[in-house]
Amino acid sequence: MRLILNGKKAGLPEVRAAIIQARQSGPVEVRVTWEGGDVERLVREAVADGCSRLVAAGGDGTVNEVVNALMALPAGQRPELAILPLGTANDFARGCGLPESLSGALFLAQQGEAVPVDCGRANEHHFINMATGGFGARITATTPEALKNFLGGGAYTLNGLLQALRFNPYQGTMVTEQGPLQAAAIVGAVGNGCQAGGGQLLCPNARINDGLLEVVALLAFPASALDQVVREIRQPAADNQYVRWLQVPWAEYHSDTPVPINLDGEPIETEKVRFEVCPGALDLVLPPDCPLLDP
Ligand SMILES: Nc1ncnc2c1ncn2[C@@H]1O[C@H](COP(=O)(O)OP(=O)(O)OP(=O)(O)O)[C@@H](O)[C@H]1O
Repeated sequence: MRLILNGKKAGLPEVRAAIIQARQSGPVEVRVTWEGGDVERLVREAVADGCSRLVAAGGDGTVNEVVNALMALPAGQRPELAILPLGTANDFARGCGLPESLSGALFLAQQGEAVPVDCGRANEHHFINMATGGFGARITATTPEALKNFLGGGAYTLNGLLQALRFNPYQGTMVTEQGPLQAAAIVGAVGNGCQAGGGQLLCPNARINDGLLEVVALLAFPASALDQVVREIRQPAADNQYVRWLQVPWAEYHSDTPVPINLDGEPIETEKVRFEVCPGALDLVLPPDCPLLDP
C-alpha cells in the first residue's frame, strides 16, 4: 500500500503519528507531492512499482487528482484506491461514510475491501464526487451562507431563496436520454457522490455503484413561485417545474456563454459539456455500511 500524500499536510504531527501506527499492521509507503501535477507522476511510478493499493491522502482536490491519474491508465492496470481524508471539506469521503479519525481511515485503507464504483466524466476531465455549475461552482468562495443552506435542500431558508432570485441564470439546453430541456438555470449539479460545497447534500439519491449520475437543476423562477419552489425542493421529482431531479447515465449541457463548472472542487469554464458515467471504473476501499452503495 502506498500513500500519495499532499505535501501541505505532510508536516502535521497527527498524520505522521497515524502512519507510524499503521505501519505496525503492515508496510505503508509514502510519497509526498510538492505541487499540482505531481500526483500523476507518482501514480504512474506506483503502477510501475507494482503497487496494488494507493491511498489518496489529502482533501477532495487530491482525491480528484489521483482519480484523474488512475482514469488515464488502462482499466486493467488501475490499482485499488483508498482515501485518507485530510482536507477541510472532504465531501466525497464524508459522503462515503469513511472514518473521520486518521487512524480509523488508515486502518480501513489497510484492511478494507475494495468494491467497483463508478466515476464521472465531464468532457476530458474526471470527477468522482460531483460537478456543479452556475453559481454553485463558486459556492465555497462567494456564496452567502443563506444560499448554501438553500442548496442544502432540507435546510433551506427563505432568505436563501430570495438571494437566488437575484442571480442571473444561465440560459442553456440540457439534453439527456429523456429529451432536451431548454431553460434558464440558476444552478445545476451532476452527482456521482451526494454532497459538495462543504456538506451540502445536493444529490441525495446518488449512489456510486448504480451506473447513473444524479442531475439536479434549479431553474429560474419568478418571486411569485417561491412557495412552489420550496415544495419542489422537499419533493424531488423529474417532472417538477423549477427543481428538477433526474438519474441518467449521461447529460449534455450547451450554453451561449461560458459557464463556470466545478469538478470535485476544481474549476473549469466551458460552453459545452458532456457528463457521462464510467460504470465500475475504479476499485474503491469503502466501509461495509457505506451509504453511497446500492445493495
Ligand atoms: N506541497 C504542496 N503544497 C501546496 N499545495 C499543494 C502541494 N501539493 C499539491 N498541492 C495542491 O493542493 C491542491 C489540493 O489540495 P486538497 O487536497 O487539500 O484539496 P481541497 O479541494 O482544498 O480539499 P477540501 O475541499 O476537501 O478541503 C491541488 O491543487 C494541488 O495542486
